[in-house]
Amino acid sequence: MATPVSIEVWNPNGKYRVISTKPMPGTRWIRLLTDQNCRVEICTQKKTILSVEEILTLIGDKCDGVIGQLTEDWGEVLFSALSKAGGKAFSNMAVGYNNVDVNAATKYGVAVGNTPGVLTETTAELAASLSLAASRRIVEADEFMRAGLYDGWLPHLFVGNLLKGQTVGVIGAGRIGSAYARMMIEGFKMNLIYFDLYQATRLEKFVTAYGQFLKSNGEQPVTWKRASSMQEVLREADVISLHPILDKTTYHLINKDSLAIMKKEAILVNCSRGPVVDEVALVEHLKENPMFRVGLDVFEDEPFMKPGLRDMKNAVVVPHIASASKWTREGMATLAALNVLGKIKGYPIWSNPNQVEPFLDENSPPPDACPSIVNAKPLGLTASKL
Ligand SMILES: NC(=O)c1ccc[n+]([C@@H]2O[C@H](COP(=O)([O-])OP(=O)(O)OC[C@H]3O[C@@H](n4cnc5c(N)ncnc54)[C@H](O)[C@@H]3O)[C@@H](O)[C@H]2O)c1
Ligand SMILES: O=C(O)[C@H](O)CO
Repeated sequence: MATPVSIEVWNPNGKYRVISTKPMPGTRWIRLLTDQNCRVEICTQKKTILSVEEILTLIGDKCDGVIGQLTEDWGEVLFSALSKAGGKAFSNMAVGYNNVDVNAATKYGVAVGNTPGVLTETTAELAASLSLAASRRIVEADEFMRAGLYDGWLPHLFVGNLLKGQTVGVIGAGRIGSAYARMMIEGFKMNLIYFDLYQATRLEKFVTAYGQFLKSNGEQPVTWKRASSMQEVLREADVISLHPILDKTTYHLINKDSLAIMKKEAILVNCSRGPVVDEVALVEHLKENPMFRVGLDVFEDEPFMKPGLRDMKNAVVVPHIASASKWTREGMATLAALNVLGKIKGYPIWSNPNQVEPFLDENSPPPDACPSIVNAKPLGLTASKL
């Protein structure tokens, strides 16, 4: 028997049945759907991660589209059920979609949406926060104060690393990696070394121009270098932030061997996906190298941490909150809803998923387009001319 799942219904007489597997921030996304004749059903089950069985119950016999979360396992079973129920679209409320079997979705003719762009700066800001928290030992110092251990200023108390003039390394210099790099370079005058499969031309131009500006003001210019391997970044950088997608090529990119070539006092930040780092190897490395520090937003087996990590003073850990600003989360909900709505309505695909601002303007109706569909090509969906 199917497990019952609690739901909240908006616009019960709407023609198209759209499900959201979680309540999402803001109300604009609900309004956009109900204004276009959708009946919106929001799962209100008090359980953080829904199982495939629970989502199957939500989909039922008739469902036109689903907005889902990165914690869910969207594979063959769910896409087959969604397609049988007449569904045309699924959107993750996330830019990353490693939880989605896109080939299975394509096989069943289901479009897969994601939410790029709206979370770029927010996520980069958290990576920058973790870089600072780790380099200046902020969490350790906070715990020390709260424990009543502060007896007065001391020359050696919580000495950390100065970022100015050091080298920031970025692995995966896409939207978020590039935004993070700019923050660290402009904010702290760090030099850049990056590794990506593609050249980050705009980022390089930014660093060159900023370097010239500093020089013309009599300051030490910042520099950039595109590394020919990830190892080069690991060897040379003082702070390394990981921003690639998670796929076969990036699984355990950081492992025992790659940790061994990093500087003993380096800082490693991960705001991409947990499995990019071999967390067991990381815990060992943290134990053996007390001056090596990490800032982690994501974990290999969320919501769990590998044994030993929670006891490491040289680790700052937060629960996958990199995109958690109100504006961003409301925007993510909007983009996810518009991906689903756009496909139901047969709208074309927005031509530039890096420029989604027109969809986010509260004061005007969004364009008649799907903001970002990752399997548009194999599904033969056309791009908008807007
Ligand atoms: N922690 C969070 O809450 C949070 C928030 C947003 C995004 N993310 C993660 O960040 C990822 C990146 O997001 P984005 O918007 O910057 O995506 P993006 O596609 O703009 O950037 C990813 C970059 O990784 C590069 N890359 C791919 N494989 C690589 C490899 N083997 N080695 C080096 N570089 C490689 C790509 O060329 C690309 O430039 C998402 O896929 C998601 O998993 C996490
Ligand atoms: O991929 C994403 O978007 C994040 O992990 C959540 O914002």
